[in-house]
Amino acid sequence: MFIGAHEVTGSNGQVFGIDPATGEQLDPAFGGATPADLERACALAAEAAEPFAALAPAKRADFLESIAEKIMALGDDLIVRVMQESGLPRARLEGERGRTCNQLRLFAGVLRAGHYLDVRIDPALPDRAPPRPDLRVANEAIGPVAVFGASNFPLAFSVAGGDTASALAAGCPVVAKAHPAHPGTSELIGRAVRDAVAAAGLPEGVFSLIMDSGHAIGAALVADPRIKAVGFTGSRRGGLALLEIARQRAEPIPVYAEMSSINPVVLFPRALAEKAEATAKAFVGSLTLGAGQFCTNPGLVLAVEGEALDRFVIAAGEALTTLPAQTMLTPGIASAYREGVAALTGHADVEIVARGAEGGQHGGQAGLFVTSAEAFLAHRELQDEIFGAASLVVRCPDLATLGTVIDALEGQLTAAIHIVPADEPAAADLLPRLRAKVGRLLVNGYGTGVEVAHAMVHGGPYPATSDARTTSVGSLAIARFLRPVCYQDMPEALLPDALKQANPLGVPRLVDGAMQAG
Ligand SMILES: NC(=O)C1=CN([C@@H]2O[C@H](COP(=O)(O)OP(=O)(O)OC[C@H]3O[C@@H](n4cnc5c(N)ncnc54)[C@H](O)[C@@H]3O)[C@@H](O)[C@H]2O)C=CC1
Ligand SMILES: O=C(O)CCC(=O)C(=O)O
Repeated sequence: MFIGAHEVTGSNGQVFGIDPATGEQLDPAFGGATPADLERACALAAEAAEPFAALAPAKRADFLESIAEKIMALGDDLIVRVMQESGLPRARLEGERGRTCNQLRLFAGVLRAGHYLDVRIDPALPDRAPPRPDLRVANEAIGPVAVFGASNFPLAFSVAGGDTASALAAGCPVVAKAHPAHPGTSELIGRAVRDAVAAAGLPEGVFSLIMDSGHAIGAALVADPRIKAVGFTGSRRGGLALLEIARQRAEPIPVYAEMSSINPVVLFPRALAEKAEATAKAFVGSLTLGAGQFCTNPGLVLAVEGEALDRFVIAAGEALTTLPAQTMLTPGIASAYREGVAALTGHADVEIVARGAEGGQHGGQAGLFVTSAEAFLAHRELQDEIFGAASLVVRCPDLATLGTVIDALEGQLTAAIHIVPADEPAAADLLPRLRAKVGRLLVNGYGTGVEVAHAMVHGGPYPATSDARTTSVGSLAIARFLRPVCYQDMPEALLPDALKQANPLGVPRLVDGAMQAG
């Protein structure tokens, strides 16, 4: 672990990586944090909060870029360790490393551009009746953030992933809780961040990395009064547990939890008639990407029954049957997947269309299933996320019923519609209902492979996330860890630089309602 600058081997139980391809326990043992380790990490984070928040944005930008450089400098040792701990293939992990570093660089750009501060100045109007005071507002760091990384993106959603990048960009110290599935990866990345903190001459408490041999230390981290927000990606059960801890604190805090989503794909009739087979092929590609272990995985297909849907189902089934089983991330995730699929196959109203090949100790055997709209509407459990490469096709008698199925859905990260121009009137009717359920709507594609960009939203209504107003991917994610602070009639010398009259940071500002470039 890294408690600030210090390398510490915890003495509160042990955490081992496991090679999911072989089931073999990987060396070394990582020690779990004691309550004293956690206390020290939180105390250091609290000490670092004020100076780190006050650091010039351009300096924080340099720091984020330096983290990216140090991650790249870990070289192949990093990739080899992540492969061992996750079972994910090299090409995927090299891509994910690139995404992680680009994410850090994206936030560096955000800091240099300055829009994130959302500076607004309403100059005093002393002659108005009643007089208006001088009002200045800018976004400021919320304080130390706890980050719980995801098992399924050991780089891009983990120790130096999106939540850490956006929190550090906002000026918030981070206490990261390593995911127990990849402790070695976490140590390597944690070392890169710790070294970047030191190289930038920042207070050591800007970053700590702790391990937890169970759930008690993670729970205590969320309960710690010095922590002001939480970022989490994982199961609904885990996310809800952290939300409950946060709610019961003397000072409740926001928990930004990304939890579960089945990402409906709506196949409109004309598109289905024209390109059922090609759509099916692309669908199976998205469904089985990374053994289906994406929260954006297309777990639900909605369409009107008939010859065209039959062609889609047959083509998807054929594509899927030939696929080998892929190693899943952890023994627990593999067995949760098998249980989820067993519940579907045992369901009286669900038919099996096709299964991929079996294989491997923790291999995920892909599956495609079909049910009726009537059954889907009657059985709420058919909406439960099955984390892996399984999807359920819902045959609807008509578009009106398909709309009713959409209305019955829980909140989702994404929905995809597949259309040709002749479907647009029907799509226009259903879009408002679909929009109410999701954070991102996409056309003729699938939600897997989220672009890290300024206009991305990777969020959505509950239970996809705990707060539909934000995103965990893209530059808008910085807003989670900021809050607006207004200064009224504050003397120039006491104002933060972002709000000084001369605009020393050169940031864009809304002055008396008119936008001024930086
Ligand atoms: N929708 C999504 O984005 C994802 C969903 N999952 C789902 O979660 C299942 C388990 O995967 P994991 O990644 O291990 O998720 P998880 O939710 O069990 O764990 C995520 C993190 O939260 C911590 N944690 C969990 N419960 C806690 C509690 N009560 N108190 C304190 N800390 C707690 C864990 O130690 C870990 O660091 C999968 O089988 C899958 O169903 C997993 C990854 C992503
Ligand atoms: O599809 C992606 O690129 C990201 C997926 C994701 O956020 C997740 O699986 O947790």
